[in-house]
Amino acid sequence: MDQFNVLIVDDERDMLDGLRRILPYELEKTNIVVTHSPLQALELAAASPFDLILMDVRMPEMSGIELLEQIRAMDSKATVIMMTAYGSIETAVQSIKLGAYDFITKPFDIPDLVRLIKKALERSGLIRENQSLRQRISEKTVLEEFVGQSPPMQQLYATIRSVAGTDYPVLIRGESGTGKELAAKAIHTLSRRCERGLVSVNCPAIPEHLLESELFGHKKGSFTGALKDHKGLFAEANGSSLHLDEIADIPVSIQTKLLRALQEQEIRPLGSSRNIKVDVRILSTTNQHLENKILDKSFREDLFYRLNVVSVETPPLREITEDIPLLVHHFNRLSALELNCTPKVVATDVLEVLMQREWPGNVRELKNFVRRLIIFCPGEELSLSVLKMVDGRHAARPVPDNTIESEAIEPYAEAKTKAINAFTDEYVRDVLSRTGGNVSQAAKMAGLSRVALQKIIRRMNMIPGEYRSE
Ligand SMILES: Nc1ncnc2c1ncn2[C@@H]1O[C@H](COP(=O)(O)OP(=O)(O)OP(=O)(O)O)[C@@H](O)[C@H]1O
Repeated sequence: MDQFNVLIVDDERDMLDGLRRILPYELEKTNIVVTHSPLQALELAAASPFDLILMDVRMPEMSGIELLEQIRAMDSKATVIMMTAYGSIETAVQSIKLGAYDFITKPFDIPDLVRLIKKALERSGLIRENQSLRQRISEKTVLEEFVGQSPPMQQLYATIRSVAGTDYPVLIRGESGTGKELAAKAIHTLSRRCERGLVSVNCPAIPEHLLESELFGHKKGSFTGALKDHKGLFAEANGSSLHLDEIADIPVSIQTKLLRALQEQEIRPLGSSRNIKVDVRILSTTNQHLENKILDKSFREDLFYRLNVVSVETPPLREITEDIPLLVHHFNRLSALELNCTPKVVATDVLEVLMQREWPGNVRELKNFVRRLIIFCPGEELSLSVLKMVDGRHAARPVPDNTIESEAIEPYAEAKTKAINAFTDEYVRDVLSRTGGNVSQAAKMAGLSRVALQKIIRRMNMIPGEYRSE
């Protein structure tokens, strides 16, 4: 175990000096920091969490109870010992209710204080161990969502792991369908902000006149239609991360406001005269060449540097073709689960063809293609003839015709049902993708009632929530 960091806050300077001198002799591997100012204590605790904070209850700048509340709001697991005056048992009880670990009554004997500190540090040690264990488990499960062992994927995992531990803004770049959103989620989940959910917004999906209020919030009556106060995504993501998807497409007017929010770490809701401090980490994604947008003045250079403190690249599928068999295997299992059937046995020559094809839509296109193959596959084996039936035209190598002749043709009725199912599957997925999984909008677009579309969605075992970003 490394050093423990202990902060002591008391306005009595003699007491602070005494504790600073004595405690290092009594406690091993413990670094003691002292301050007589509760406000400075807050700044210190915000900069890096302490394993234990000892605080006086009565201080002129801010009461210990208030300080305790603010510390616990910042870090709900902070271990705090209150130092109370003799006879103020009510305050002691109140502080325990507010989450203090224990209290000690002044004046105290040093051996009693040392015993209490040791007990409290034991608790902090356990919390620390627990956190690192959880971190290691979540690292495994988070990165498990990614499939691929090729060197570019290994490089991606290493970058994700190392940037996750920092608080820097990250710009995730890569072609469409290469896993940028997956990377943003992984960075957030592996970061210290993971206890609060990742807030995500697809920038171009929100009309320009609404984007400002969506990001920064608004006050009731600030524009026609603002019927009540709206918090905004920055405030919602306070203490967490905000994923700005397709950042290249935000209008320049909003870019300027975004830049200010990042520089000042504060926002001003539309119609408000007050700025609000926010602590938000920005994870942005783009498949566009932002440097070109800077040249044609449609993207602010200063914002680019703010967002791109660290950059992560997701590789296109053509650079990780050796991962295609693994990806096909993964999507085969996923699609089988979705379609309530058993996974198919994928013939080696099918894998070879898939490895040679071009995939402009990258992993997403491969995923959808495998899904179609599974839908059309009549038996247990996914053979070249099935591949040809689904999409022979795009195969990189011509498929020998005798492979089709050697297989029995399916009865008309079954083939027709399958074709209809495949059409319905593709159509509904398309309409859900276009509406970001919004069933009402999708039904409107498809000219169906909401109930009718919902029935189809259920029959096809689809989950509208999965289409949020696809
Ligand atoms: N390496 C991978 N392993 C497993 N699944 C992946 C991988 N890369 C992408 N996917 C899957 O492909 C689909 C597209 O991924 P994602 O939405 O993260 O791409 P994107 O780069 O953000 O695309 P876009 O720029 O079009 O929004 C998702 O279903 C995702 O789970």
